[in-house]
Amino acid sequence: MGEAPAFLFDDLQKSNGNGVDLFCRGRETTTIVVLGTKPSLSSDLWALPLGEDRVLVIKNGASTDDNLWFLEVDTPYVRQQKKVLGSDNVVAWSKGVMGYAGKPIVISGPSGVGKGTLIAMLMKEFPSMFGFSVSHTTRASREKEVNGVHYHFTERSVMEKDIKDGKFLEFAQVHGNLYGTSVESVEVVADSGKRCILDIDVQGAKSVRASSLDAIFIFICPPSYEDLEKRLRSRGTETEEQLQKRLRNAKGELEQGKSPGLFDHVLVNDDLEACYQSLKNLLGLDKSADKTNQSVPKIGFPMVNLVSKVGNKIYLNSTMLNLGNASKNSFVLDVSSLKGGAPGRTRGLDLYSVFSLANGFGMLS
Ligand SMILES: Nc1ncnc2c1ncn2[C@@H]1O[C@H](COP(=O)(O)OP(=O)(O)OP(=O)(O)O)[C@@H](O)[C@H]1O
Ligand SMILES: Nc1nc2c(ncn2[C@@H]2O[C@H](COP(=O)(O)O)[C@@H](O)[C@H]2O)c(=O)[nH]1
Repeated sequence: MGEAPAFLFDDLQKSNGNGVDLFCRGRETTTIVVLGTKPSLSSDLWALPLGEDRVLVIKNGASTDDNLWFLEVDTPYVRQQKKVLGSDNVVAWSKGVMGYAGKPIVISGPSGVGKGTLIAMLMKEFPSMFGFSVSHTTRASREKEVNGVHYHFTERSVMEKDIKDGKFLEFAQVHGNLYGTSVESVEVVADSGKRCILDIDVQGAKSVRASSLDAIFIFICPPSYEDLEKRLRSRGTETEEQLQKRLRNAKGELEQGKSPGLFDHVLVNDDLEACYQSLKNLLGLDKSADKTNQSVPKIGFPMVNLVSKVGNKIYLNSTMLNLGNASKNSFVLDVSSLKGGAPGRTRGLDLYSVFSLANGFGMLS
């Protein structure tokens, strides 16, 4: 049974520390540029080609957040990097993550419109459902802002280098400073099983729209330009000069908010409570919404001793796992709905237990 044979991943890989690795199979050695976060690899691995574009690597005995990895050889990201680097010998690692936390939510709109206020309300009411993508910025921190919580406050030279190294999903020059969303900031939230919220300007929203991140885009409008000015003044966080710059930029942002195809929803933040209720409605969070985290439960398969693949289902036999019920030691890993991938994580994996029958498998959970 099975389409592609699994093989034990004994192929040696040695790093020279520059992201360039030597892969050896038999006597042949090829120099390959290896991108992404590399897993620590021992020889106790299973590797299974999934079509032409990637290899699934199962680390035997590793923890649930470290046991599935993908070595991408011909995905859109790798193809793009091959062009950038001018080499055909490029691969990229991506960590496999069970389940899918729901589409990230991009919230955009002019400075002072109330984006932060609405996001804070959502996170307070649904703490285990939503997580905030902490942006990087070169602007100075305000009183009460905490590094790593509100922003990662960063030197421009450091941020520029990280942008060059492909660590940012999007970045933009906003009101005279550099702001950006790192790939890691979004992935950290999704890894925790929460839905990621991004508070970014309109230029950033355009970049995310053009990226591989499948998100919902919401634009927040003020009831009037005068109200926007009042709110910015009452917040009292900007000098008069900075405030004027933000108000000038708001005119362009309000125009761009109407760009066809950019935003999925537009909300007017007049009465705060009413706007918050509209936001919850469009996210499907009515009064009866379950406020708990609904992420996929984690099942482990520490030691796999048999792997076979039929279509998009991978059958894993794990006899050393003692659950007190030998029939529970078979699992199916469904790879039919893979999402994302390098430079972030590969998501959408589904794992469930099965029991063996004389001529096949039956489902347990
Ligand atoms: N509907 C509303 N009515 C009156 N005041 C509001 C309303 N919504 C938010 N505010 C107030 O407006 C000010 C600006 O709000 P907030 O900081 O959330 O804006 P923002 O869009 O996140 O701004 P920035 O983009 O600069 O971070 C705050 O003082 C907030 O309390
Ligand atoms: N393109 C991006 N814009 C961002 C990001 N983080 C915040 N922002 C936007 O900047 C302005 C100003 O924010 P402030 O905290 O200085 O008031 C605001 O419109 C934010 O939405 C980002 O990562 N990328």
